[in-house]
Amino acid sequence: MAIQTSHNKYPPFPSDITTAPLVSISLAKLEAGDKAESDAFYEACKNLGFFYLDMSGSTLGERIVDGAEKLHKVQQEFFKLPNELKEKYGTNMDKFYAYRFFPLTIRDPNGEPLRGENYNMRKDDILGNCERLPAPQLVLDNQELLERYVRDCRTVIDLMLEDLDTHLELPLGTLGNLHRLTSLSGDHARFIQAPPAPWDDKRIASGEHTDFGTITILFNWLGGLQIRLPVTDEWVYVKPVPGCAVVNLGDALVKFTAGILRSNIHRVVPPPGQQFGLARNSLVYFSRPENVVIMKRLKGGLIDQQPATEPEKEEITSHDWIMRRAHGDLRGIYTAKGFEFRTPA
Ligand SMILES: O=C(O)CCC(=O)C(=O)O
Ligand SMILES: [Fe+2]
Repeated sequence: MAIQTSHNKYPPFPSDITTAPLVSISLAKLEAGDKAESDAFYEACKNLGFFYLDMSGSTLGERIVDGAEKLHKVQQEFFKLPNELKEKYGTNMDKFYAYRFFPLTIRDPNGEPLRGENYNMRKDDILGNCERLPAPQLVLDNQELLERYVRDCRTVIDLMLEDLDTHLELPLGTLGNLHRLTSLSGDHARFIQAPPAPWDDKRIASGEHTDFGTITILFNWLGGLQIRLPVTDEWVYVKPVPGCAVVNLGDALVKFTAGILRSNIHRVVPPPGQQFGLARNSLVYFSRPENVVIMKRLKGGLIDQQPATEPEKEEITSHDWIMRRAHGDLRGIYTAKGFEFRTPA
């Protein structure tokens, strides 16, 4: 099956801007146990913490791309729903797994402030691991699609975690056992929509972040995602590549491995070139350690060879860590030096 995507419905990503040097890792080769591909994957996890995952030639991967295309249509429908309806599923319902929006200073033709919006759907709601938070009919109508997508993303993530166990010389299942599908966790799928808006330095700077979970699987149709290069600190665009997901590692993996793996800082700016002025959607799947996991350096394998790290001042569970990071109460980014505190922007 050739992968059909909708990227060609949008103006092209410019050819004359600096793009991030992401390597492309083939899911089909990882599935087949290809040693060179697995080594390239591990290098990417250590060096940049961002790479393309090429889904072509893998039944699982092609189903994920197909699911992402279908969910892209669903998210576009979702964001067209009246604001009052979306807000019913907002932060009054749950502070985090909810519809959230950020009003901008610019207004639509009716004088309403434009909003950056996202909608966060817990894995455990989608898989029936807990009592489901209320959700709009549109989302309930797409339950089968969402469930397939979550299960498929998690299969890919589990494969990558197992590969990391091997490279880190940890007993097989070490990372997987902290991320069991049926255990409650902060995993969630996110729809994102950024309205057409001018470049705004302050807003962009306040959105610089590292992901705080384990592994993120991202689909983009327009440019706008940028990563900051580790050596030069230059911000460069990540070009959306049809048939590939952008995969990045989060801070949990940096913490578990005492800094062997990298969680790179990134941000979102308006789409570049001819894509400027269009609303921009992203589809994200965030994986996170199970809620009860204590966020600390793991023991064993190559991790034991890492320099000593300061003992934790307090034991914090994955659940508390996510809530504190999500609400800006644990501001900081992970770098090779560990957690660097940042004053709020
Ligand atoms: O919209 C994007 O391309 C990236 C979104 C992102 O980094 C996030 O939601 O954590
Ligand atoms: Fe992110």
